[in-house]
Amino acid sequence: MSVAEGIEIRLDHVTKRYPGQQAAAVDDFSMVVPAGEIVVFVGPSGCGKTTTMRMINRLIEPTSGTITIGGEDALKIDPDDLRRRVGYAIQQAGLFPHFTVAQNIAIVPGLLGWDKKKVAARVDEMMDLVGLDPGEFADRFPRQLSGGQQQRVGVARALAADPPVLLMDEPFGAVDPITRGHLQDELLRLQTELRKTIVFVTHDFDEAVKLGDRIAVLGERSTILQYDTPDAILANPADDTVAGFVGEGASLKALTLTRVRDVELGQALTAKVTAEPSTVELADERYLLVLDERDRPLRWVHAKELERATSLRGLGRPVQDSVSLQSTLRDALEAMVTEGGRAIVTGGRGEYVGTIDLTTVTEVVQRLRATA
Ligand SMILES: Nc1ncnc2c1ncn2[C@@H]1O[C@H](COP(=O)(O)OP(=O)(O)OP(=O)(O)O)[C@@H](O)[C@H]1O
Repeated sequence: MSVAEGIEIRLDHVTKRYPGQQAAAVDDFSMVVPAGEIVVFVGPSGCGKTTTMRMINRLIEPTSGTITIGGEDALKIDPDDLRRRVGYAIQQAGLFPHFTVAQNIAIVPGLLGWDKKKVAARVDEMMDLVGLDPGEFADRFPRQLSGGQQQRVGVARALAADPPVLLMDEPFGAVDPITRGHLQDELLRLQTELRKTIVFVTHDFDEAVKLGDRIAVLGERSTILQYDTPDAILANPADDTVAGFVGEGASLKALTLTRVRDVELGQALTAKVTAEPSTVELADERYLLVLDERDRPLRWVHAKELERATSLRGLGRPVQDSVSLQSTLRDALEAMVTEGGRAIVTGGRGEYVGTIDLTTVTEVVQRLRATA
């Protein structure tokens, strides 16, 4: 797959005054978004996040100031070219209801005049990238998808023309917390491959901490209250307003800074679902984790249930939640609560990689507290 890596975005003294409004919606905003990073705009409703972001792809024209994308003046780039360079994903995906999934993803390549074969191949590739099987989903309409699936299509559509820049306006705002966590993990996994420059807008400080290489905490009229790495903001909020955003429980929030891939994982006793129960050596383990043919976790089985069983199929209780290597320890903590014990960690194909337990999380909190 061709990948256009991120390019720098620069906003210089950018102001937006909507017609008929006394106050500017965005007042003298200057910022450099480094190439290949995720910068998250976080701030209260109405502070100007969306207006600021939309000026980058010229859905909104600035009243004054300059914006450059990869060193070129955004106001001078022709609209087709700008579409190719800047992908856009929004809340509730913004899919066209009368277009199929494939047609939605094909919109920008189509506008850019790609030939049919290339578009079709790209649609398949994008669907694979966001974890939707083209055979199953390509011909469905948006209303035949779950909220999380719609968001995935929204991301696939934004990435279809391989833009170096991606703008995401609360793209995961309308889904339940578990799906949201998974979509965030997927975005981080994609980003390790794609290295796009991403500007991401959210209300949710925890989401900002999880996703951002840098966070811009914005106040009224898009004033930058603090622009720094998540660790720096958590450790040293610039003022009371930022501190208010960081909120209570900073040490618990710091769990959002640590990834599952950064801690030592435990191992559960595992067996394939096709194995004979009598061949499973339990040793001191009280639970067995049953995996499917492709090593994906299926069910937890208690030692007692194993004694009388003739097959592993359907035994025990299903695994309800798992985390990936990109997940945060906070996600892992939530999965532990859902699972009532260890959380299972899976790899890129959903395969079992290990487990994480409460002791590990406690140790990380203690270490973070000691260094804060
Ligand atoms: N088309 C418009 N005409 C006039 N005023 C507008 C227009 N769009 C936005 N505004 C005003 O500009 C300000 C900034 O709005 P904007 O949508 O950028 O904020 P936001 O931080 O993205 O808010 P939210 O988090 O609620 O989406 C608000 O006061 C809003 O009322």
